[in-house]
Order: sequence, then structure tokens, then C-alpha cells
Amino acid sequence: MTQEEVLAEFRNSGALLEGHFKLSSGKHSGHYLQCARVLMNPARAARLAEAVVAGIPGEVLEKVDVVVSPAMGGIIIGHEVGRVLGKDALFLERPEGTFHLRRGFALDGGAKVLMVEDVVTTGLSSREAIAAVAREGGEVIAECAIIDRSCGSVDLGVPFYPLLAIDFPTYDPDSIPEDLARVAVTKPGSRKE
Ligand SMILES: O=P(O)(O)OC[C@H]1O[C@H](OP(=O)(O)OP(=O)(O)O)[C@H](O)[C@@H]1O
Ligand SMILES: O=C(O)c1cc(=O)[nH]c(=O)[nH]1
Ligand SMILES: [Mg+2]
Repeated sequence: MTQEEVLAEFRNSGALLEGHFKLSSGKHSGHYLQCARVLMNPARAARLAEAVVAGIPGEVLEKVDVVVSPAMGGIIIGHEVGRVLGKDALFLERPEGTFHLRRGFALDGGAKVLMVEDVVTTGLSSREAIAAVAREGGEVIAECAIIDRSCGSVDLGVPFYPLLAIDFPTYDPDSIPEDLARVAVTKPGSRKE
């Protein structure tokens, strides 16, 4: 899948939003990639998962024991990646603010984990999720995602394989451009303030 074809999947599903968004990291942006909309079609979700997996080197894939995703955004793409790899797909949740496994999910000691995200912007959520896997006894050996909003600048501490790297500007709360500040802000994600 080319970069243009990935972007077309977002455009065609109404997932490429413009407005004023408060991101998970607290940064603000005039653009938002609403992955839930792009993944709401199961055939499209499967296509994207196959393309994500195709971008990961074989020597990494052959080591993977299990797929883990941070809820909510990572769940659907993580499950689809698990299907492509023939591996179980678990997810981390943070109802009290810190990611951990719930619902009877557990990792075997030393399990080699492929972390799967929908979007990475600052990498904050990914780093928290990677730390959570370590607390749960596993080892994240690589991460993949549909979108890298850092456009290649993020360091997750493990090899990172995004399907599409994109560079939409983001702003700290005290340096929001005037025209963006005039637009009512929404916070689409589920991280608590
Ligand atoms: O790289 P970062 O700066 O951490 O941003 C990316 C994270 O933000 C979104 O999740 P969010 O916390 O909005 O919650 P959600 O997954 O429940 O939508 C997205 O799903 C990533 O997890
Ligand atoms: O950084 C985020 O929170 C974020 C950005 C984006 O474009 N899409 C998304 O789901 N989350
Ligand atoms: Mg998320």
C-alpha cells in the first residue's frame, strides 16, 4: 500500500478531520486522524493490518509471541494484526490512569511482544504502554502503527514501523496560533485530563 493509498483510506472514510483538537499529549492541532472511522469497516481494517505487517522485517515478526495494544485506539488494529500473524491480541487499559492488563489477560514471563498503536504523535502513550508490558512480565521487541504523526522524529526505545508518517503541526497550549485558538476545541481521545 503506498502512502497515498493509506491517506486515501482516511479521506474516503471521513477520518481526516479539520478543526481544533486537543490531543492525548495535551498538544493542540488543526488536524486529527480519527482511526476509529477508518477502522469501522472490517475489510478496510484488514487491508490496513496486512499493510502494517508487510512493513515489519521478517526477522522481527518471527520472534513475536503475542500482540499487545493500548486501549482504545489500538484495539481494533491490534486485533487485525494478531489475525495476520496468527497470534493472540491483548490490550492494555487505564481506567485509573495507568496502563495494565485486565479481563484475565496475562503475559508469559519474557513473552516477546509486538506493540500495535493506531496513531503515535509524541510517543507518550506508547512509552507508557511499553513500560506497562515490562511490569506485566513481557518484553516489547518492536512497535508498529498506522500513523506516525511525529514524521519519524519519535524515539520509542524499540524499533518502530509505522505505515504512514505524516507531519501535521502540533502546538503547546501556550503557543496556539490565533486562527486556531478561535475555533472551539474538542478532545476526541479517552485519556483522562
Ligand atoms: O503519541 P501520543 O502523543 O501519546 O498520542 C497518541 C495516542 O493518542 C491516542 O490515544 P488517546 O490517549 O487519545 O486515547 P484513545 O486511544 O482511547 O482514543 C492514540 O490512540 C494514541 O494512543
Ligand atoms: O495525538 C493524538 O492524540 C492523536 C492524533 C490523531 O491525529 N489521531 C488520534 O487518534 N490521536
Ligand atoms: Mg490511544
